[in-house]
Amino acid sequence: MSGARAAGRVPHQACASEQLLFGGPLLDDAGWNQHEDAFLEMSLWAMAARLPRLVASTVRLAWRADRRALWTVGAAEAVRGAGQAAGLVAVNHLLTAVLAAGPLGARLHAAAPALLGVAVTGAVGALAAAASTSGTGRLEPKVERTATEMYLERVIRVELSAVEDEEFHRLLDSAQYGAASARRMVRYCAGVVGSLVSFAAAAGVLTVLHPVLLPLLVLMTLPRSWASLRNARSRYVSFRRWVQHARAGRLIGQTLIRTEPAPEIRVHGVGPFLLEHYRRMAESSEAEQTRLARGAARVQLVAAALTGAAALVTYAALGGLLLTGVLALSVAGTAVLATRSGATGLAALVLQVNCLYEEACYVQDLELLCREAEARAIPVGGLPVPERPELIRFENVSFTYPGGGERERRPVLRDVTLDIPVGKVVALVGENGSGKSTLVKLLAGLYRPGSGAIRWDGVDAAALDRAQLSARFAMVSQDFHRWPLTARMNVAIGRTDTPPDEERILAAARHSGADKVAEGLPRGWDTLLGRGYKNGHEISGGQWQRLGIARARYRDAPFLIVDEPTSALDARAELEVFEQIRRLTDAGRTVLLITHRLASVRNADLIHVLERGRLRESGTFEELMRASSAGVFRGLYELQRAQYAAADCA
Ligand SMILES: Nc1ncnc2c1ncn2[C@@H]1O[C@H](COP(=O)(O)OP(=O)(O)OP(=O)(O)O)[C@@H](O)[C@H]1O
Repeated sequence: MSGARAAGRVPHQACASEQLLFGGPLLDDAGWNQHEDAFLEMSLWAMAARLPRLVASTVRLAWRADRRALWTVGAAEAVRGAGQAAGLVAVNHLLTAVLAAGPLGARLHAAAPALLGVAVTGAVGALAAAASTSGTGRLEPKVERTATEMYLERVIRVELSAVEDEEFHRLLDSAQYGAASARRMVRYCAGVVGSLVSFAAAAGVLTVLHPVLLPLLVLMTLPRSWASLRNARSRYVSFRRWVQHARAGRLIGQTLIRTEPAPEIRVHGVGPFLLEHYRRMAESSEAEQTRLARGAARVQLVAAALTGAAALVTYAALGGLLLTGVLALSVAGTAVLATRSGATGLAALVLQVNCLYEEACYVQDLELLCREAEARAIPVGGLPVPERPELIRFENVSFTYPGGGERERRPVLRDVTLDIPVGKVVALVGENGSGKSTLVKLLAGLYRPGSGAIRWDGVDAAALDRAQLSARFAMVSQDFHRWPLTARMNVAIGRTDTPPDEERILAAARHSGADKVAEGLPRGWDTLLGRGYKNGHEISGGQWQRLGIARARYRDAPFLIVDEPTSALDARAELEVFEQIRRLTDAGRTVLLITHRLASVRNADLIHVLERGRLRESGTFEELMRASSAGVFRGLYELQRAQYAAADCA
């Protein structure tokens, strides 16, 4: 095993195609990688020792998912095992009666009750097996759903910083496998219980028949167990070594069928080239599959030879016991049957424990993720957010994004002190990366300042109720989400605490021009947006933006953050949107506007200019543009104006 183990850690040699296309094996840092060694290094005995814990964690999940189905499966497996034991006892009685001395009629008559016993236990066993299969089938999807919900409901409550944290993401990636693993664990657990019971039944009967028979049973089982374990692990090692290769192959295949690269694939004629490399990579995988199959066949042959030898020893021992008169012929017959059924049970048990352990690695990740998510959850409760605040003030706020290396960890905001008067349009301007988006995320409570405070009428936002704080904001960011839902839901998803309201959707859509977008869609507001779905329809970046603005409008929150809202809009639409934004303040709303189009902030009540994380200037457009001013804003504005003038001349 050690050679295979070492092989498990070493990635396969990249084939020529992989080298050419990806510069080597396409390494992946997915969370599930970490279990490779844990699984391979665990001996069967160590696994057996952990078995009760693994079964207990599955039972806990199943208990939560469907208690009745769990009881059904447990009871059915117990009845099945008991039926097997009773069946063997009945067979023993049957053989004793049939092989006894006396006339045939009398012997058959004496055997009749035992025969009935064999039939009844057989029928009970079949019914129990059916009940177990049905219960397991019912339980499996519920367990998967329960496990999925368990982590999803925690993940949606964690801080944004956790979602952006690489470590947390790796755990999340791993935990996603956990839900499907939990589902499979139900089947393996039922199998383990069933095999255990059936082995115990056979072992019990054999021990009663003669104590030497039990070790003989184990001897007969060992080669098959060894073979199935060895083959399972070889498959796993191969999977681990080749997973990156398979991933690269899949990537090529997917690229060929995806919509985005389709035009370039056709115009540049990339298709045949990629297909050729896909074929070559698939051929390398096929060679590995052939190698695995040959190895498995060899192991099976060795196991069959050893099992044959063990069977010879067992039957020779049985013959010896028979000849010396220690065992009656009927008992020997029962022993043969019990040995066969026990050997099958034990071999299945070994394999299932192996599978159970492998799956359990992922389920443990899921439990770990849940604990981690609880620890990083957005705090619940706090002071009520003022109903009608007058002023929000950033006081000496500094902020550094968590994670990253030492060099990347530099402050994004430095000692920023500024005011956000409520009910006004406040514009944030500055060059790329100056910290504008970060500042509004801090304002909306998505991050907390590293030092300093954001005060709502003097109250530190850190002490405010986060849920209430979020409810005050609507956001149209540069990268707002394009939901693969209908056009209607793309607006209505702005407010999910009430059912979608058609009138309000239309009003919000008129506000941003999204009504015109919907009119032009094949099924109007019911058109599914997103390529790749049946009846799905794609719209342009500017049309998406109108829907995004309508969504924020539909949310109808007192604070509206608009981060580059018009980057994809045409000139006329842009003017309209800014006019609409301006009018929002008439209803008492506060607008935080981030834009690079400096002419658009002409009407803002207050403009804050950021430069490399520091506040450089604040004032109205006129104040910042005063002839005497040689500030950053004026410099940037003059630059943009000169560009437009140059374009006009050209
Ligand atoms: N989630 C994040 N994690 C780490 N660093 C980030 C993150 N988001 C932004 N940054 C970094 O913070 C700095 C400020 O980014 P921010 O998005 O706030 O700037 P901006 O002024 O809005 O820029 P732009 O005008 O280009 O949108 C940048 O250097 C950026 O790389």
